[in-house]
Amino acid sequence: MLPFSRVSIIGLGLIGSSIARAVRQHMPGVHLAGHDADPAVRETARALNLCDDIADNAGAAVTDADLVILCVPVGAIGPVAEVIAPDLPADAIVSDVGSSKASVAAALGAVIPARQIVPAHPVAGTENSGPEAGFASLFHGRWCILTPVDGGDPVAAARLQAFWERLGAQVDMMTPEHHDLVLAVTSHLPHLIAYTIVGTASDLETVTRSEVIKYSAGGFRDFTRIAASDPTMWRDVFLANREAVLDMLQRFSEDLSALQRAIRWGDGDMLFDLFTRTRAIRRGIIEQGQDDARPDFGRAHD
Ligand SMILES: NC(=O)c1ccc[n+]([C@@H]2O[C@H](COP(=O)([O-])OP(=O)(O)OC[C@H]3O[C@@H](n4cnc5c(N)ncnc54)[C@H](O)[C@@H]3O)[C@@H](O)[C@H]2O)c1
Ligand SMILES: O=C(O)C(=O)C[C@]1(C(=O)O)C=C[C@@H](O)C=C1
Repeated sequence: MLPFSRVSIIGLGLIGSSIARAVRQHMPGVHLAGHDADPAVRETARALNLCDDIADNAGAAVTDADLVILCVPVGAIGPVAEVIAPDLPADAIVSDVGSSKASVAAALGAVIPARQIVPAHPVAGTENSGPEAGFASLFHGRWCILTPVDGGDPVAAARLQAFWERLGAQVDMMTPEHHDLVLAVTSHLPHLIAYTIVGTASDLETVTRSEVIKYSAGGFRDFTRIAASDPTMWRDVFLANREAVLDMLQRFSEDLSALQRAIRWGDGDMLFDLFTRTRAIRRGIIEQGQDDARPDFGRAHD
């Protein structure tokens, strides 16, 4: 049995359009409604036939949904929930895909009864945005973290778990606070570092921009991919997950200072020991078959 029969997706960019494509592929019987605030995105979504109905306003897209997924930047999740609240059917479950969770849960809780809310975060994505960037296999073999709210209905969480599993994801549950701490170090800090290093390289007066582009080999090139990620999305993530990111940044700065000192004092053992430990982490990720985040991996499996 399908976990939901009428799904509404608000925000039809990379993640929303990937969910739509994956639902079409894995649950073809599901009716899909959609809405995006940007008329050009709605036009593209219609041309791509992402949904059965694309509504020009958010309320109209949710009136008969049994699952509504908010796929908009983190800062827009609360405001969109407030707009759709009067049109939500009483038994509809409201979820989201935001990259940070505690502030999202608070924003949703302020406008929708707890019973209906099951926040989620598919830990899968690329540096690209918009409806054309999505692909059906984005969630295959990737984690989707659910952060059920206090007072939430466990049956609602179980149905959402079944939905994400149908899309090919593995599901874990944790508190929003723990999610935000873990993702601060595994996703948010790496993006901050990538934005910084690419910014530093482009600001150098002694090395030209064309030299940076010309000689960017593997390592720097990987940073430029991450630093090409959507500015609106990441502005919102850093503002929403402020405390956890600042905590991780503090630890990172201390570790960086220790490395700086090791280089200054020629402490090769310290450098060698750290690089040996970090190499083991990379090898552990590969052994667990988790090194499939690259966009071409997903597309090749569409
Ligand atoms: N990009 C990733 O790698 C990734 C991965 C996992 C989760 N997420 C999360 O998914 C969400 C969407 O990210 P994305 O990568 O799909 O972004 P995107 O920019 O590709 O799509 C977001 C869409 O939301 C629309 N939108 C913005 N405000 C709106 C509003 N008020 N009402 C209706 N539509 C609105 C935009 O027009 C845009 O089409 C974000 O919360 C992000 O944190 C992103
Ligand atoms: O692979 C990428 O491009 C990503 O940045 C994906 C990534 C991540 O950091 O892993 C980015 C943000 C999300 O919330 C989840 C996934």
